[in-house]
Amino acid sequence: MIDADAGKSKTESDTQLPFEFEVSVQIIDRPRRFLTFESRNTFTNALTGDKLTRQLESQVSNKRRKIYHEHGNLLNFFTNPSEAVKKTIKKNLEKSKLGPSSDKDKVSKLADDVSKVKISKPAPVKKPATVSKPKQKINLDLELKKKNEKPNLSFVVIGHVDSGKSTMTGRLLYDLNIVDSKTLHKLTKESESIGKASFSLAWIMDQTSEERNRGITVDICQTQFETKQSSFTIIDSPGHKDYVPQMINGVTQADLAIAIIDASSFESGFIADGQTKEHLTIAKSLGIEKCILLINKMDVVGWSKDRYDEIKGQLTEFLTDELKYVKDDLIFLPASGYLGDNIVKKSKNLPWYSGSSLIELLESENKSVNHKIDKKSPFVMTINDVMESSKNDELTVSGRINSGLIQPGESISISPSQQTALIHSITITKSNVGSSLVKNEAQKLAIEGEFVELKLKKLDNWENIKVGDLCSLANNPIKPCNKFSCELQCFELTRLLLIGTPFVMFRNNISIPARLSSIELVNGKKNKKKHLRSNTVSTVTIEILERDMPLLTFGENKKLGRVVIRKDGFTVAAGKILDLLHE
Ligand SMILES: Nc1nc2c(ncn2[C@@H]2O[C@H](COP(=O)(O)OP(=O)(O)OP(=O)(O)O)[C@@H](O)[C@H]2O)c(=O)[nH]1
Repeated sequence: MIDADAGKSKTESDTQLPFEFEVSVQIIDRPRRFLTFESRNTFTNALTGDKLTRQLESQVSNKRRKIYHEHGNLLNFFTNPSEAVKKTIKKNLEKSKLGPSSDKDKVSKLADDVSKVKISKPAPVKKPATVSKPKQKINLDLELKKKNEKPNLSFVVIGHVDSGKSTMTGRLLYDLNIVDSKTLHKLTKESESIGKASFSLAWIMDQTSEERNRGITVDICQTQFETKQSSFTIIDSPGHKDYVPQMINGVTQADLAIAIIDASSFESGFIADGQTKEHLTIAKSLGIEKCILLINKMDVVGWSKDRYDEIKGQLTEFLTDELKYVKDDLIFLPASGYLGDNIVKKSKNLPWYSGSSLIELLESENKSVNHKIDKKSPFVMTINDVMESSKNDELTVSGRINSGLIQPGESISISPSQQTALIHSITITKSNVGSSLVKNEAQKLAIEGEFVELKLKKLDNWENIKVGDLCSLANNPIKPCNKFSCELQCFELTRLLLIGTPFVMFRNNISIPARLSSIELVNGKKNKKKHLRSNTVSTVTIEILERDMPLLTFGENKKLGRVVIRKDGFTVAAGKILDLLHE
């Protein structure tokens, strides 16, 4: 069963690591979540003579991802190393073409080590004996009222490549005086010097040299800003089709989407493989109910009302008929991000448009957010970033609070590693875009919708904490699992979606290999077929392939209970998690 000759199929581009043969790579890393760092280190050391470094670990891990689906059954061998399995491993390793005798010694030592490796199964979820109370007693109603005086609206900017997302965002921040003219002047000079003068506004958001040289956004850029009445988080996402996963991550953190549509080349973004349709489909599938459709580059089409009406008509038909958006939740706005028409200032070039400017629309949406916190809804936060720490039991994590509220002094559980930690402090970072000025404001209370940093203490080991993990109150731990039933909506498919075929599943900011393990109902009827077709709604069971994941059902959380499925670089389906199937 173990393919000892797997190494023969290597291609030249698939560089062989100095110590590597493919069987062993999987043995080391396949059940990574369940091995202590120490065990992984002992094992790598036995194999390579090297200490396990982050670089080595990530090399191994990348390889594993590529070849995992061919050898997934090795997990069973490794997690249950019975005598028979140990013998099989030893036999196959010896058979493998490792060459000279010194390698044979290594093989034999390695096989012995397999039996010694400790496998730490995920700890059973147990309620901690004591749950610590908040450090400070606060008047909750008063604090919530204060928070709601300036509620935070998070919006994501989406759309086809080069439609003008970063330029519009830069213009918005510049016209609100959040970016000063000195910064813009510097960016203009820098962009002129490499012959990309028209990108100076976009560079306010596109800050990496890769983004500036290529003239495209490659990852989300998030920043918080305030006006007199409102507080906003703006997330600029990439439009290029190679970066849809990053765009999905941006959408999962937003309350509202602004889709930027290029009036001068609307059709190229709207046809089959353009990103306008795909982005809007993803936004709706991930629970974005309200959308501003900003028809951009109106200066290029001579501020034409006919062109605007034509685009508005086609988009409305697609959004209401195919994506089932409610017409009143779609707001259309003609604008020029480059010249600033209808962004902050009302346009004189568009006399036929009597509606609001973008900032007016955002302020009015912000008021309607007015987070009505259900004080009893459970605290859940997705980890967006982990700031490494020099102390093993301390760590700062950042993320958006998905539901509920939290105070310093409370203890939390982090899933899937099931560790508990004490919240030492909570801060909100407000950065001044384009400058290095960063304000960290300490919070007595943090609530649903806020982007916060939690300084954690009393952790067992921060090594096991990863982006995408879920935090909850310590007395309400989230049990990880690898199977769930799901209501799945398939989009236009170029090939049938077969039971067993792997795909990539996105949940919030995590992407992970998964597959359909059974199909129960298709369009409401019992089903015996082994595949799904385009435009069907089905009830299916999905199995996650790499590890157990912390999941919540759609009933528990309307955002975290959703998944998007992509295959061969296309978004093929989206679903709602109905039930978790714990084994
Ligand atoms: N004439 C005109 N040009 C614009 C307008 N908005 C953006 N552009 C130009 O369009 C080009 C692309 O703009 P970006 O803001 O980088 O586009 P983007 O959508 O952020 O690009 P990606 O993030 O890579 O998808 C730049 O040359 C901009 O100057 C506009 O309103 N009018």
